[in-house]
Amino acid sequence: MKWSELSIHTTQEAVEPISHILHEAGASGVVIEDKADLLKERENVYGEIYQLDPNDYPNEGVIVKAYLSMNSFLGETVDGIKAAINHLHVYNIDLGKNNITISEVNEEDWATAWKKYYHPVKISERVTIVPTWEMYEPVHTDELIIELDPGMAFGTGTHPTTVLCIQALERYVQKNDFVIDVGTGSGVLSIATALLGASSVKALDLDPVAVESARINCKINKVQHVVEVSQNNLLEGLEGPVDVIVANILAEVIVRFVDQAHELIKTNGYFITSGIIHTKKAEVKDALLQAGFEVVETMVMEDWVAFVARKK
Ligand SMILES: C[S@@+](CC[C@H](N)C(=O)[O-])C[C@H]1O[C@@H](n2cnc3c(N)ncnc32)[C@H](O)[C@@H]1O
Repeated sequence: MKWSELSIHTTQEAVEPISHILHEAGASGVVIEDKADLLKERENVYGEIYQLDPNDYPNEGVIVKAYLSMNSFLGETVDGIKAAINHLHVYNIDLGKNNITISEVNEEDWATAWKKYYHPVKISERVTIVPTWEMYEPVHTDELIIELDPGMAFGTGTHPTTVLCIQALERYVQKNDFVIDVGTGSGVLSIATALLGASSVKALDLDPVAVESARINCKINKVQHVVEVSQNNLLEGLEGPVDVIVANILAEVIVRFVDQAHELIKTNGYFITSGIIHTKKAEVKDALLQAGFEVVETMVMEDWVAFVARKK
């Protein structure tokens, strides 16, 4: 089968919103080629050095690649993606070169293309993420290993927005908590939550590809009895009381359901929000405060911000 590869040369800060646009447009598999990430990843891996091929990454900026099936709507889809990316200017997001190229590829070439960028990585005090196709021996006795094959869903676990969530979950999830993960993607945050001792986790995503991927990853990590994965729009139809809600979604989306999150969370329970580009920090913080939360922690990594908010 033939696919169209859309390649966008952009900046680190635009990766998340562009990936979101590509997913919304129905793109399968988003590959991010970023020299800085690759080098950092090598530093984080316990004692293992992987070869870097200079052809694997751009010298400056970031390349986001996505794959679209070749059908008669391709032209309109690409035009829609270009328009949505250009519209990001209104949010003051620097798009860098914003070079967009399209080429034709065979299915087998892209289905595994992203795997070469993905290796075991320690992302918090206790959690190490290991791709399912890599061998890894735990270094510490209390190390929690998440085996992951994100497939075409977002969530290799190494994106700053995900790392911030896992670091927060490690500090705030208590044994036997009931937790909701909004926008679960590959299921990585739900799996971390279950391994940290939660007794019940609801993993929700609007995208059926993510739902399927999260179910598979929960089974791989043997947490399918704790994590229930379902297709759901944000918190629609969900009932509380909940100890912790975690959501790694764009700021624009978080502000839409902050009030409902407040309703569902127990007094003294936590709302962990991530996926917030730094220019949107104040907007999300205001929404949290207005809903009745107090912000107990503000976490920053690169251009990304995460909040830990407590219900008073
Ligand atoms: C940035 S990814 C986060 C994935 C994963 N939780 C992580 O931290 O790596 C955001 C996810 O939210 C999902 N999403 C977007 N809008 C949604 C909505 N209205 N309801 C549920 N999920 C949504 C997307 O499909 C995507 O999988």
